[in-house]
Amino acid sequence: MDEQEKDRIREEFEASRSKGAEQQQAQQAQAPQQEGPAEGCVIKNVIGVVSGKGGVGKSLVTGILARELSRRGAKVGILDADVTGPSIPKMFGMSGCHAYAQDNLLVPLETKGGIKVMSANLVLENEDDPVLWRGPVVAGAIKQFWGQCAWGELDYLLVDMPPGTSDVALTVFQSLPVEGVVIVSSPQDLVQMVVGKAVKMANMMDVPVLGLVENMAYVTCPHCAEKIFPYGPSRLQETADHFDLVALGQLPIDPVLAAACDAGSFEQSVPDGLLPEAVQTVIQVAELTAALAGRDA
Ligand SMILES: Nc1ncnc2c1ncn2[C@@H]1O[C@H](COP(=O)(O)OP(=O)(O)OP(=O)(O)O)[C@@H](O)[C@H]1O
Repeated sequence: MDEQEKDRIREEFEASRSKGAEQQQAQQAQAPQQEGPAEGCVIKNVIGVVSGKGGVGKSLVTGILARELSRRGAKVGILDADVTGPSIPKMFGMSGCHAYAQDNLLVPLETKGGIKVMSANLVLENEDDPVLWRGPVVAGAIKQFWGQCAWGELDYLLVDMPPGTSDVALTVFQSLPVEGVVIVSSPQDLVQMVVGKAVKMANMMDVPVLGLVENMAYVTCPHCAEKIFPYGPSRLQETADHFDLVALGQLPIDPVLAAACDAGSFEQSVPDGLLPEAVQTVIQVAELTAALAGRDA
């Protein structure tokens, strides 16, 4: 190999190395930086509640987890990241209420039981207004609800995720330090394996799946308390096994619960002790995270 040939190879090597470095820099610039909560806020654990598609009871499960954790003495917040279809404020009797800003931070509203809530509905002038925001605006709102919100000190921030596997859902995973997600599914979705979409999304984003909840699994007969399975026998365990997940419990179709969500009296009306396995799993994850970080749970 003559000197000229050596120079050519050296130049090519240098060129490809600097191109690689440029590409790496560009990728780093594109990846959204995960920012912490606002100054002075301490949020110990962030847990997401997701579903493969909308309307399966994600907000209901978020509400149950929040109330159960709060009932056990934890400081709990709910970030309603379901920006285009927010249901949390209505469930907790906050219809028509508005969040205000103080020192450049949004101040979350508190439920009667002390759960802090931030939602698009609390910043819209009229809660019936449709949210006709494009993806980046929705993503910006979620980031603001996380990083520019006066959450104070929280043991748990539960994130009611946007339904399905849209880019907005990905933004939440990229912007917030979500420790794990609970997947909510309806009986029909278990049959159609819609759950798989949520599992894949979590895997792609490297977020652990804490387990699977089946909502609207059965109806309890008001006369004899027999459980009736209108969609056929439950596929919860089978689906959980298929995706190597933990089955975290079932909820019945409960007209009392539906009415309470509509009337805004969810927090007062929901029975105690629902979804015990799911609640216990969230607590265990928090304890594990605290132990790994060398701090109190
Ligand atoms: N187990 C249940 N029994 C009775 N009604 C229920 C039950 N689960 C959910 N619902 C009702 O179904 C509707 C949708 O529930 P919810 O808002 O929790 O679903 P979601 O998955 O969060 O929906 P979206 O994707 O639109 O945000 C609500 O009116 C709620 O009250």
